[in-house]
Amino acid sequence: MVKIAIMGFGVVGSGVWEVLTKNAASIARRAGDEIKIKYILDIRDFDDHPAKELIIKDFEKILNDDEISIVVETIGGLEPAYTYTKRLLEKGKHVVTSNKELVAKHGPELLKIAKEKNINYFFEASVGGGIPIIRPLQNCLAANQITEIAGILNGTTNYILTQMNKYSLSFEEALKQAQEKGYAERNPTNDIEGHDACRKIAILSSIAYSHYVNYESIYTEGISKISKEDMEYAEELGCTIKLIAMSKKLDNTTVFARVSPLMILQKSPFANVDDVFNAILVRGDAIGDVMFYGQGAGKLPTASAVVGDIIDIVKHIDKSYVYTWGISGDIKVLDINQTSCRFFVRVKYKDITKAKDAVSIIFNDCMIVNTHKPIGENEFAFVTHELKEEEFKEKISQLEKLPAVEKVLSVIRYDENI
Ligand SMILES: NC(=O)C1=CN([C@@H]2O[C@H](COP(=O)(O)OP(=O)(O)OC[C@H]3O[C@@H](n4cnc5c(N)ncnc54)[C@H](OP(=O)(O)O)[C@@H]3O)[C@@H](O)[C@H]2O)C=CC1
Ligand SMILES: N[C@@H](CC=O)C(=O)O
Repeated sequence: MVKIAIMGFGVVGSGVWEVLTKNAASIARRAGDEIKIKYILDIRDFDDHPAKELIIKDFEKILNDDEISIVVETIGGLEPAYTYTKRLLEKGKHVVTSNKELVAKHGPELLKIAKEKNINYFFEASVGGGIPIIRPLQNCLAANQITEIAGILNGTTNYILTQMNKYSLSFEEALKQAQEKGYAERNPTNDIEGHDACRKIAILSSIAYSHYVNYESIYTEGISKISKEDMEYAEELGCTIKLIAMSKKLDNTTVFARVSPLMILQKSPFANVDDVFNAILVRGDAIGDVMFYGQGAGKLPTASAVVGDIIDIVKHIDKSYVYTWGISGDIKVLDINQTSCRFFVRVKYKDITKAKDAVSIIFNDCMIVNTHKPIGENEFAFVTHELKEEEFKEKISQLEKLPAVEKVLSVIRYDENI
């Protein structure tokens, strides 16, 4: 029998308990051993929960119990999760986590300790919720040179955008629902402003390219400025708006990486990925394109990935797994100003003719959007041809200074090739 502990009995931690309890018999058969939860660490009391006898408040009890060989960390955040994880690994206990913030920040160090101690630090649930993506990248696609990853990596923002677009919910209402469903981070700013997706694309890129990609170097923009009007223009253009995280390996020293809302064609494989679902496209030199799809957040989908990691450890309890992450050192992320793309722009005008003329001169070859019905008041929109970000910023500031232009209402990157 393998005895384990769960630290953090919130959405994911309680889901892990539920899956391990409900599917105990089949899990034991697949793991080749029975898995028993000995402790659940949390700062709260759970007096009405069937697992109440297992609740403890003292981390040292887990650390110093030689019967515990695997610990699940589902507390989230950096501290005390980092200190607990490090001490557990140093003590020779396997750790499984869903905590992408910790993995993105301290992954290389924690993996190094795990390797030295001949144990495992597993984090399948840290990206894509229940979608198997870390292990496929690490194992099944290991034969490939991975050149590109792109995806919808945050369930909360995808839920919000879907509810706003398809069911006309307000941003606030949609966020509240996502929180009630257990999708959102404790601080939902991490979802809304793209930080969560940023950490996830950094983790995937680090594994895929065998270099540590520092999430702090990735240009990140969230969905807080996306309005109903933006969505109406997208519809007119045969597009939809999604929060897309992407990275490309440019050469052995540099990657391009970015998280931002993107206007994509309705025929894009990402366009109909709705609600809490995530989708991840991986491009390899042998396999070509492969796509992963499933629920990117939520109690049981995420628990499914955590329990999968536990089973894998039980099956190979004395084996340390070698991660390709960081084996080749760090890799530089290209400055966003040096990257290029097309942009969708909404302009509020004082003089429509002069404003449109100015747009045509400043952004030569741009496409003015013709709409079937008026959108907003005293405004029009256009899509630029491909421009370097720094060149685009310069042109926008030129436009904003014109007397015929009241203000630039919104800017969204536009990509018809994704
Ligand atoms: N929710 C989801 O769908 C997904 C979440 N994740 C990640 O999984 C992790 C956990 O998320 P989630 O379950 O949603 O978070 P929750 O906030 O629901 O759960 C965390 C639990 O840990 C408890 N806790 C806080 N501090 C401590 C401490 N010092 N010692 C022990 N327990 C503590 C919290 O108590 P209290 O509430 O009183 O603070 C809470 O019960 C996060 O890293 C998150 O990003 C990953 C994939 C999906
Ligand atoms: N808050 C995250 C949870 C899963 O990682 C999300 O919404 O995707």
